[in-house]
Amino acid sequence: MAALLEVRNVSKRFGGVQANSDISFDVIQGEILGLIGPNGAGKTSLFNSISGEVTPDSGEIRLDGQRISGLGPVEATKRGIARTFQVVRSFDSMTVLENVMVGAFTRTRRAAAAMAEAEKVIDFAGLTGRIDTPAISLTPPEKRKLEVARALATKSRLLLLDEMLTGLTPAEAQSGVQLIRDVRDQGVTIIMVEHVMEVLLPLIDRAVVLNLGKVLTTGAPQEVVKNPEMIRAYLGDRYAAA
Ligand SMILES: Nc1ncnc2c1ncn2[C@@H]1O[C@H](COP(=O)(O)OP(=O)(O)OP(=O)(O)O)[C@@H](O)[C@H]1O
Repeated sequence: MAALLEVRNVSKRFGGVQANSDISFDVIQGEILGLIGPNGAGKTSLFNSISGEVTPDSGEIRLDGQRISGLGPVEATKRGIARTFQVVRSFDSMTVLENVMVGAFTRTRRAAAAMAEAEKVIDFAGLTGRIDTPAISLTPPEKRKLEVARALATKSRLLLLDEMLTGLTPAEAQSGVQLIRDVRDQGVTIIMVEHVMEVLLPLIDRAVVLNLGKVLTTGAPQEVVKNPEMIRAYLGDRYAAA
């Protein structure tokens, strides 16, 4: 199967911290890939390199065979990469519609076309009833959906979800899971960072596990969780031996 995204030997250092060290993996077109690892493992740093906010010190990231690393976030968006953030970033005083139109304006200059696209993805994300509500008045799960809608309005092919389900109730998380599945069914490839394993593992096709900035293991979710190094990284030596 074709790799949509190729991460090749990516390293990034911030001062004395080696956030990413020689990271390589592929993301297959149409899959949901889980990027997992304990706090500080380097997951968000890697997202930042893929979405263009950060330029790796070395290595390369390719989308459809074309180098995208180092081209910046505007170019990454143009090429079809979108993301959500661990701490939701919305324009609080703007309505849901206006927020999503910001995403749509990356593809068109025409307000009518941006509005039509925004209305479509708002409906898809299940926020139609909140279309004229200022973002600040949304509930936490609605804010997460707004971020997804705004990302989709950029007509992304690859969506990076950073802890989209963290902090939600089990029912809210299930509704988020359904939205992620629906997005994938639209043909969008997804990489997601998530700490809530019981929600993440049934959802993803494959996992890449990071620890201390390096790839610890890659594979099917039910296999990586049995990996002793993964257990050690999360829970410590005592559990790995058990
Ligand atoms: N812009 C930055 N400046 C300085 N240090 C940074 C920067 N970004 C990341 N780091 C450092 O790089 C390391 C990896 O951080 P990163 O946020 O990528 O980990 P993470 O796996 O996403 O963690 P978490 O699960 O807690 O979000 C950490 O030590 C962090 O402090």
